[in-house]
Amino acid sequence: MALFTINRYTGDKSAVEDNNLKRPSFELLKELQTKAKRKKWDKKKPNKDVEKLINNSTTDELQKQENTIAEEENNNKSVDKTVNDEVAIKHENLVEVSENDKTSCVQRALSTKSNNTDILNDDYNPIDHFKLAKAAGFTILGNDDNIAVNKVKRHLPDWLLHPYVVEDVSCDLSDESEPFKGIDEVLVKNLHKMGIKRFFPVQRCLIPAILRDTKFGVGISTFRPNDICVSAPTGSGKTIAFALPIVQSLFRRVVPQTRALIVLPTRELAAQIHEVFMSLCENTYLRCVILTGTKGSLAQEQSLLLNYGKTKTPSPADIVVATPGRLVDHLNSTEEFSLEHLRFLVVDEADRMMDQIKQEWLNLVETSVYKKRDKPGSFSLKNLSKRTIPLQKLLFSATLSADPEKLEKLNLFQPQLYTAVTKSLESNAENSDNNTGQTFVGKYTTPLGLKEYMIKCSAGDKPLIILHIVLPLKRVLCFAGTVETTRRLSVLLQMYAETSGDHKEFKCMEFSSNLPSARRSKILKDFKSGNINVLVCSDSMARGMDVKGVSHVILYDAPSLVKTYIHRIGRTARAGETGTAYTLLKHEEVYHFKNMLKGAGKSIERMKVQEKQLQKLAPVYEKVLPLVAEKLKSMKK
Ligand SMILES: Nc1ncnc2c1ncn2[C@@H]1O[C@H](COP(=O)(O)OP(=O)(O)OP(=O)(O)O)[C@@H](O)[C@H]1O
Repeated sequence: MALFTINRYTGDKSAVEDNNLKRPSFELLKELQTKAKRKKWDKKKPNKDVEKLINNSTTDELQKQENTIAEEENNNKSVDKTVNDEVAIKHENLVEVSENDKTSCVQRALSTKSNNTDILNDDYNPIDHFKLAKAAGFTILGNDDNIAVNKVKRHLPDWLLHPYVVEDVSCDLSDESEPFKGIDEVLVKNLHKMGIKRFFPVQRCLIPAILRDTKFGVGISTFRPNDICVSAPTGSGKTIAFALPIVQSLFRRVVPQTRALIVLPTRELAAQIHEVFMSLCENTYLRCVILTGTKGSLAQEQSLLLNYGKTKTPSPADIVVATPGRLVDHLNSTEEFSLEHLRFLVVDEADRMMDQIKQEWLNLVETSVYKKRDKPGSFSLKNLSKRTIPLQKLLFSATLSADPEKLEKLNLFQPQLYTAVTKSLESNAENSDNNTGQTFVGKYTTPLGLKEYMIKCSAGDKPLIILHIVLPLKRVLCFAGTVETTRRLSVLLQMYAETSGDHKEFKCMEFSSNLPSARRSKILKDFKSGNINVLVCSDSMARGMDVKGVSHVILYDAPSLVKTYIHRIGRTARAGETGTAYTLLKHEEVYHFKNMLKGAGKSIERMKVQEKQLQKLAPVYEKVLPLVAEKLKSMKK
């Protein structure tokens, strides 16, 4: 199947070519004469120095200067004559030789031109050469400015263009049908404990689809299930959509083997997903282990992974949650860690993980999976009848990549795309961007309860605007563009609150790669428990992090990619809640930002902050600035 259209060079336009052949010499003559005239005119044009001279000179002096100019003009005339002669010679050369010997014509024309560069005082111009050669009847490959090049349209694979559409992303819980059909009682109890009474639309659609493929167990089978890709908005419940069917299908296993592997881009995200699995696996025999390097050394993780227990025989973890780096460490150095029974490979935040594929973690996983079991061949009758444990890949993201080249690297088998869109047909159309064929329907759908605003301001006003918005709020995430800005802004907010005296309870912290991971975990815990009001973070918090009750997200620096924007603002308005996102834009950033959102079928309202509201904050702000500088200096030491 062809993925891309290739625009080939389709030859010269013959009609145009014929006309060009009939009138080369006249055109050329006219062109050269025009050039010569322009040169003459340029020389005659009075420049500023001449004007100055005229203004400051006496009549005698002027007379002298007039004489000089007249003399110069005479000289120019002789130059003009030479130019005209040269033009005439060129013309004659072309007319005469075009009938006899085209090659020498071009050569002569070119050499005449190069010989006359002094007279014409002209730089080498490849377009002139191009025209000369073309006029003489030669076909020139490339560089033809007359041929309009068709824009190459990207053609998506059929499965991306025709997804299973999960209509309504409102996290609607009003479905009256039996809420947890097909789910074991123990797991239903666990769901209730987690505060889940009914499924969200994405879960209603995906859980049965994944469970259908495990109807006959998770062992050896002749049936190879389709790989599944899911693109659904932030906070729509994707974690339960893959975690629950995995736990349900492994629930009645007898022999413990590693059958599910979940790979995530960051430690914090892995810890969050591990927590969900732990809650779901309560009161079951299933064991879930996290490999990120935060829970101890490699040796400690190894003993957890292969729990030797009383029998002294290794009992591998059923579910492994890992970051790619640590996973590779274990695949290389933990001898007994084997993935040969792996049934589910979940890649969460799949578009981000695709960028990490170059780290070769996927190759290593597949090598371990197919060490002893047969690798599935191409889609043929012979291969279909082979009995083996099928490996099913499940990809999840709020902005799944539509790049066929990147998707190709994941070696997906007959993939199916599930994508969630809003009920409103209008926004479906806007979001699809199908006109350009660049993406699939619903790729950039955002939660229904999310309000987005942009605030246009100068760079100097940004800190004051943040202070104005943030100080009265209870739980806010503020995203800064760099780690340095994260630190500066968090120190400023905290010091302002302390100095002003009006916000004694206010607590602000930074959350970035500046801090060691244990410290980050503690800060995140405090933020979740409400001890911290504002977390100023870098992009490590942007993806997947789920903190309940975040009412506002502020983007202090404009994001350069629409994906970054979608993930950042998606930290609020989760699980059907409402939320507000503000993006601060410098005047020069507005155009690019609007364009970026337009490309994703979005447009957002502008919000104005009154000048007088900022002025109120200014006196304390000015007082605080030197203190902030001092504090930052001391922190560097
Ligand atoms: N059926 C449900 N009922 C109530 N709450 C739910 C349900 N499903 C999920 N949630 C809650 O919704 C929140 C968001 O879920 P989750 O983190 O899975 O979203 P997500 O789609 O993975 O978002 P992101 O794209 O940002 O990673 C979580 O706090 C989760 O506990």
